[in-house]
Parts: sequence; structure tokens; C-alpha cells
Amino acid sequence: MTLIATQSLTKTYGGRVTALSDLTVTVEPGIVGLVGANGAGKSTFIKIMLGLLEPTSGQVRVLDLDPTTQAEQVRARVGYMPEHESLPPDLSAAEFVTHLGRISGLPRTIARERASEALRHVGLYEERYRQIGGYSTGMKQRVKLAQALVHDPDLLLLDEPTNGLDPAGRDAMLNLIQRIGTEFGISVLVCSHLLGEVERICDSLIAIDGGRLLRADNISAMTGATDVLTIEVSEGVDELAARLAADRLPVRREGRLLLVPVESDRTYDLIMTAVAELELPLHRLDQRRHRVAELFAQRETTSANA
Ligand SMILES: Nc1ncnc2c1ncn2[C@@H]1O[C@H](COP(=O)(O)OP(=O)(O)OP(=O)(O)O)[C@@H](O)[C@H]1O
Repeated sequence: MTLIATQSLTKTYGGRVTALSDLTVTVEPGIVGLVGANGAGKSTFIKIMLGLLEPTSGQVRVLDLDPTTQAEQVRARVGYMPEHESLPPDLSAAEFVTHLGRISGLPRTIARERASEALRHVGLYEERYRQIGGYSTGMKQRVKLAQALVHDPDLLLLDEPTNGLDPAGRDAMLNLIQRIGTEFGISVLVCSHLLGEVERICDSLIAIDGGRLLRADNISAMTGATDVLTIEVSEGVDELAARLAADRLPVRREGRLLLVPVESDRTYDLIMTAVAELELPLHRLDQRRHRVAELFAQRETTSANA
């Protein structure tokens, strides 16, 4: 089953602001990152997937359902954690999450049980009867996550789930999201402007910029090997660079590393011979991998040249 599929999805606000432009993407189940700078169109995309906003044109399908005509069925199977906090301070987490379970159509007893279970999953079981107003930011984020889980969805849409958290809180939230995706088998779409955190926990990534698709792919494909060799020696970097240049290899220095494009079968042998003859301690010789951040760097170079 395809998790999310869009075809030329476009959304303009008031005919002037284009939040999504001709977005065509297909996403398979798993933990998926949706990354882009602030204003890239991430929240708009989420709201369209939930059937809260109508696209201006194009098609969208979520879990093989059409949110523009089957919004209720979509919401029954999708949990949503909004970006901003709108929790009632004078309710306990147990009351609040139970209430949202009831709104999702669960009978009272089941809603109460499911709320306790969801609060246990997010690590708030012990504190569930305390008023939300006294919770830390990290605990409030967990309540938002628990309410998204209460009706046992097949897909979670998380809008900036680490917002406002300190580094330890971010780590804890990312680990929790990863556990939900792997242990409970729920697909998760994590929306973030922070590439590094999404890259850490996701199987695949959708990168958008100004409402347009930059790239959608598996993380492993985006971080695949390049045809550049990375060499690291603990001493004699200059010496080795000079020797490789004398061997007519197009060597480039990057900090403590030397980078050499593989131009022929001889490249690897020339490097190994040079290292051996100069008697240098070799730490590392491997193929450099692409980094996901290059995606946005390329876009910046392109727009700077435009
Ligand atoms: N209701 C609205 N009316 C007019 N313009 C809007 C509206 N909502 C969003 N926009 C604009 O649409 C564009 C995309 O916004 P959106 O909130 O989807 O981006 P985002 O990637 O989620 O950013 P952020 O992380 O800052 O929320 C922005 O230029 C934003 O100003």
C-alpha cells in the first residue's frame, strides 16, 4: 500500500501566496521526513492530507483515501500532532487524552484505557493525573503525541515535534518517534526544518523548498557512495598531497582529509603505493558518501547563480 501519493498538488492562499506548487510525490510506509525551511509549505501539506484544507489543484491520496472527499475516514486512521501548543492547562493529561479519544468515536471505557496506554507509550503514565498546566515543555509535547496515538492510527503526522525542546528533550522525542515507527509498526511523517534530526530517524525523506519538491527518496539512496576517495593519515598530509599531485591525481584538501576522484582503476593503487612508500600511518581510505545536506546546498548555489 502506498502511504501518501500526490499528483501536481498545488495550494495558493488568496490567489497570491503559493504554498505548494505542482508537488508530485509517492511515499511508501515507514518513518518519513518532510523537510524544508520555515514557510516551505510543510504545514499546508499536512493540513491538506488531513482534509482540513482543499488543494487549489492536483490530487492527493493518504492510505489510499482521498482527503478531499473522505476526510472522516482519513482522520479515523491518521493521528495529528500540531505544531503549536493548545493544551487545556486545567485538565490532567489522562482527562484530555481520554476526551480526544471520545471525540474520535471510542466508547468511554475504551477511550480511558487507550488514553492510559498512549500516555504510557510516551512516558507520562506516572504523571497522567497531574494538571497539564504544571508540565514542562517536553511533557506537553508528549501529551500532544499521546493524543495523536489514542485512536490507534496507521499513520502519524507530526508537525515540528521537537519545537521548543532542549537538546536532551529533542533526543528523547526523536527516540520516542523512532520507537513508535519501528516497534508499533505505525508509519510516521515527521515535519521539520532541522534536516539533521529528520535524517537521523527517517527511512525516507521529502525535501521541499518554496512549495516545490527538491527530492523524495530513501535516506540510503541520498547518502549513497560517491566516486570520490577520502584519505585520512594521522601525519604527513602535505607530503602525501604533494606526492599524489606529482602522480597526476587531482587531489583536493578538506581539513585533515585528502579527497581524490576515482578516475581509473589505478587511482586506488597509486594512493596505496604513495602511503606505503612515504611510510605514513593510514587511518582511513574509503569512498566518500553523499550527505543529505548537499541537497539544500545545491539549491542555494542554483538560486545564488539565478
Ligand atoms: N492561511 C494562510 N493565508 C495566507 N498565507 C498563508 C497561510 N498559511 C500559510 N501561508 C503561507 O504559505 C507559505 C507556506 O506556509 P506553511 O505554514 O505551509 O509553511 P511551513 O513549511 O509549515 O512553515 P512553518 O514551519 O514556518 O510553519 C508561507 O509563505 C506562509 O506565509
